[in-house]
Order: sequence, then C-alpha cells, then structure tokens
Amino acid sequence: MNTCASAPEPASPLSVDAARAFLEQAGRAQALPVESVALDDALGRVLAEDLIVERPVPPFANSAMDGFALHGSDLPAAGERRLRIVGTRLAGAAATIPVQPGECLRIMTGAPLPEGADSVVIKENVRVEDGHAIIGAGERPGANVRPAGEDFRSGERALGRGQRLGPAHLGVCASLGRSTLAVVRRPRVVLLTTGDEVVMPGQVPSAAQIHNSNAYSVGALLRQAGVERGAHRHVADDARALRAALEAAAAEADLVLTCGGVSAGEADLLPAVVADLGTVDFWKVRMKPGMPFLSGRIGPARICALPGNPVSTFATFLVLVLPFLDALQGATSTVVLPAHARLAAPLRKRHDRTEFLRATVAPRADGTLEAVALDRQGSGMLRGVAEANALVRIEADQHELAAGTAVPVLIFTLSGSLSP
Ligand SMILES: Nc1nc2c(c(=O)[nH]1)N[C@H]1C(S)=C(S)[C@@H](COP(=O)(O)OP(=O)(O)OC[C@H]3O[C@@H](n4cnc5c(N)ncnc54)[C@H](O)[C@@H]3O)O[C@H]1N2
Ligand code: MOO
Repeated sequence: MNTCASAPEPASPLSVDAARAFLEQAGRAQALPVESVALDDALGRVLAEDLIVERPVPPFANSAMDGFALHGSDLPAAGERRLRIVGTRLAGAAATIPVQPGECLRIMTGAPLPEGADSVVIKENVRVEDGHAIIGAGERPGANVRPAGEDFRSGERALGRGQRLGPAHLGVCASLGRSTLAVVRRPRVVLLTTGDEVVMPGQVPSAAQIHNSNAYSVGALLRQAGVERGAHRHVADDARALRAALEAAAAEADLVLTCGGVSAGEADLLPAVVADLGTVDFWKVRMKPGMPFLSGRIGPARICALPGNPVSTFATFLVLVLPFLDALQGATSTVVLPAHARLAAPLRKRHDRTEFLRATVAPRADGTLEAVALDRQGSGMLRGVAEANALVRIEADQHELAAGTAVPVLIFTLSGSLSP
C-alpha cells in the first residue's frame, strides 16, 4: 500500500438535512443539458419543457357510450317518446348528420356528437321499432356526452418541466400529438467499489474475501434513478490505483460514486486522495448508518463517497445521493415515496445521530400506515434491506418513542407492494 497526502481533518459532522441541502444546491448548480428523444425512449426521463395544449383533449364533443344521440328537450318526463332514426355515426366518421328535434342518430362510443344533439341514451335503454327509437322516462338531458377539452383545455399546461415521465405521462404526451420530447440528459455516473477483500460474483474468494454486493445494489439504484447503466470498476486498496481510477472517472462522469475506504481504517484512503485531487466539501454526516459519507469535487465532477457497509451504502444513496441526482436532472419527483407511518412498537435510541431504520410499512385496518422496524438492523446486514420496504427516520434528538408515534418514512416505490 502506498499513501499520498494525509486525510483532511473532518470538521464537525453535518446534520443529514444540511448535507442533503448542500447536495441539492450542488445538483442544481451542475444542471445537465437538454436533449430531444422519441416518445418511445422517454420512460423514466425528466421533462425539460412545459407541455402546452394546442388541440384540446378530447378535440370534439363525443359520445361516452354506444346509444342514440338526441335533443335533451325530446326526453319524456313520463311515458315514452318515439324518435325517427336518421342514420348511424361510427367513431372516426367525419361526415356529420344533423339531428333535428323529434329525430335521433345511432352513435358509437368516441364518435363526434352530431350537430343539434346534446344527449346520448344508451342502447340498452332503447327499443327499436320500424326505424324509430322508443325512449322511456328517467333519462337525463346532457348525459353520456364528453365535452371538448374535458381532459385538457387548449392553452393550458398539461405537464411541467421537472416531471419524471411515467406510463400515464407518456400517454398524455401521445394524446397531445407529441412524437418527440425535450428531456434532461441522463446523468453519467461511474461507480467505483474498493477493497482488497472484495471479489465479483463468479470469482472464487479467498478465505478472507467476500463478494461485491454494492456493485449490484447501487448499480440497480442508479438505474432506478434514471441513470444509464453506468460504468463500474473495482479498485484495490492502493492510493496510486485509487487516484488513477478517480481521475479517469471524474473526466467522464457528472457524478463519481465510491463505496468503502472512507472511514478510519488504515486502508481507508479516499478522503486523502480526494483532498489531493480536488476539494472535500464535507466528510461525516450525523446519520446512522452512513456516518463516514464524504462529498467533494474533482474537476467538474461531483464525488460522493459512500461507506462500504452494504446497508450504509444503500441508506446514504437514498437519503443523500438520490436528492443530488434528482436536482441534477431538475426533477420535481423521485423514486422513493416520503410519507408518515405510526410505529407498531416503542423504540429506544442511545445516540445523537439521525437514524434510518429498516422497516416494513403497511396499511392498518383504519387506513393509516404502520411501520414495523425489523430485528436485523446491523449496517452489514443487507438482508434487513431486502426484507424491508422503507426506511424509518428517527430524529437526532429523539431517544424514546412510544408505540403509535408518527415518524417520517421513505418507501421504496420500486420494491413491490406496501405489504411485508
Ligand atoms: N475506528 C473506526 N472504525 C470505523 C468507523 C469509525 O468511525 N472509526 N466507522 C464505521 C462505520 S460507521 C462504517 S459505515 C464503516 C465504513 O467503512 P468504510 O467506508 O471505510 O468501508 P470499508 O471499511 O471499506 O468497508 C466496510 C465494510 O463493508 C464491506 N464492503 C466494502 N465494500 C463492499 C462491497 N462492494 N460489497 C460488499 N461489502 C463491502 C467491507 O468488507 C467491510 O466489512 O467503518 C466503520 N469503522
Ligand atoms: O455509519 Mo456506519 O454506517 O453506522 O455502520
């Protein structure tokens, strides 16, 4: 092992909220450029334009049901009314057949309402005899008609910049006739895992080695956060190798993420190497797990150094790196759902850091959310994260929490359902 400059003295650790606010500001300041993509390629991307409606949706008043279009004033208050059927209008048919009082038109769902008509009676309520529709009492004037612009009016903003595009948003863009969209370029991220004790799955570990789980859990988190499947490299506990890997990564990435080598061990080289190559903005955050987190810059790239313990890696990613990636993309929504849940059991905390506990959050019979903290809370126990669907946040100054206390939770929306 060779060393370079000595590790910077960490200032007093930042609070979680201060660290997060710093990274959000840094992300906004490093805003990514805009590019145009085909609608088909826009899932998960962040919209970089306001979508103003030109043609209203629906563009014309149309029938919501298969039935008969007619004048509302022809509907009988009692008894029956006989209206002459003047034709049929299918969805997509441009030619209009005007309907006079005393007449009606067979109409299909989605077909434009004919001139004169303002109501539709569903076919199940109509008897047809001898070219006439027989309509009974109890029908409502104006029923079963979808007015033009009922979904989106012309001139209004259908979607705003910053929207992360999900399936329904793509449908909205398509119904407005858009085939391409201005979106934010995907963040470029290089992930460097570190440590002589770590080998990739498929490789045979020595008696003192383990498999690299962070490369996969963080790799997957990055993809869920809208990052292209990024480059991953593993770096040995060697200052020269680490320096070369960081320099190369910073030259190609918006964000360099590292895992491990950032605390107090003799092979924890990262703080010194980052300080030597660029600047350390902060090192250590008052959170558990995740205390040794460091962030700084190397050239134009941001670096976030995550602690190596797999749960610390996961928690610092969700709590600190995800807000940075969202800010970098100007996104107004994210892939974790912030909510509140009531603790199922009392909790005691002995330290003064903000704690993020692994928990299952599920709805109770009364509709409120309940959080059950898992037994496995060790920061090396990835099983605890795999069995959880949320992180429960306990504030730095909270030490005794009664059952039923409402606490903030971060629900992993992509982990599946809201049940354990
Ligand atoms: N004397 C002190 N010791 C430690 C402190 C401290 O403040 N003083 N902090 C502890 C805390 S808290 C954490 S968290 C860890 C973080 O340490 P590092 O970020 O330096 O990470 P490493 O030491 O390299 O690794 C920690 C742990 O995680 C395993 N690991 C690392 N990379 C991977 C990977 N890619 N996949 C799976 N597992 C990985 C590694 O083998 C270690 O077991 O430090 C405490 N110590
Ligand atoms: O911060 Mo460490 O993540 O408590 O184990």
